[in-house]
Amino acid sequence: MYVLFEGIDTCGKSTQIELISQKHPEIIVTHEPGGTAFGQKAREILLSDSLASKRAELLLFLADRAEHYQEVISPNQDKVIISDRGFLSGIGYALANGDFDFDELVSLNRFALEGHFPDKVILFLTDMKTLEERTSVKCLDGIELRGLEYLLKVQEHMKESILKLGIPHLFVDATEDIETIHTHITDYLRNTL
Ligand SMILES: Nc1ncnc2c1ncn2[C@@H]1O[C@H](COP(=O)(O)OP(=O)(O)OP(=O)(O)O)[C@@H](O)[C@H]1O
Ligand SMILES: Cc1cn([C@H]2C[C@H](O)[C@@H](COP(=O)(O)O)O2)c(=O)[nH]c1=O
Repeated sequence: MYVLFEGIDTCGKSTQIELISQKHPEIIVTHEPGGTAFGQKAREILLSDSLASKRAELLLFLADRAEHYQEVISPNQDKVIISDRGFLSGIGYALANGDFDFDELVSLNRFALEGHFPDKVILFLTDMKTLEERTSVKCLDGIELRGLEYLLKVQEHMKESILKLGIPHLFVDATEDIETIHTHITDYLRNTL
């Protein structure tokens, strides 16, 4: 069972994954970009926002995804895997970056994932006020420095994309308190965890 936690920067994905993994140490917890040795090198390049070409950026995220699928997801399909980000970030950020076609992005991601999209997606939805509060107290990476309007545009693309794809999903109000969100997620994953 492959479960994806998705949402824009600082929406609270890692906080919730940590709470679940404390209670369920048997779960495989992973992340993109950077869940493999190659991915760690790719992450360094990607988060510095140093590539001039948005196509090159997209392809490097996809290379990370393909390696992550082969090395982490595929060998653990009999277990519960929770990934902090994955293909939905791949589509949402790419659409916000400009001139990419949704269907083409879905095909590229299907290729990277060997046809295996996640079984469930938990998408955190935040707002400008919360985003301002949380980003103002952290050191921002190159992608976060593109600005809060950009991140909210990514969020809209992620929401529209998951609705179009029809993959089972839960929308989480990221502005609620940590314990309330944890309850919503564990209720949704009751038959999975
Ligand atoms: N529900 C919440 N209420 C208040 N603060 C929260 C909540 N969830 C997370 N936070 C705080 O917001 C910050 C960002 O949370 P977290 O690192 O979990 O987000 P993230 O989605 O994993 O971010 P990123 O994608 O940027 O790594 C942290 O300081 C965390 O303690
Ligand atoms: C998988 C993926 C990620 N991104 C962006 C989203 C974030 O800004 C960073 C990852 O940072 P985090 O601390 O691990 O959340 O990368 C993207 O643009 N495209 C993708 O496919």
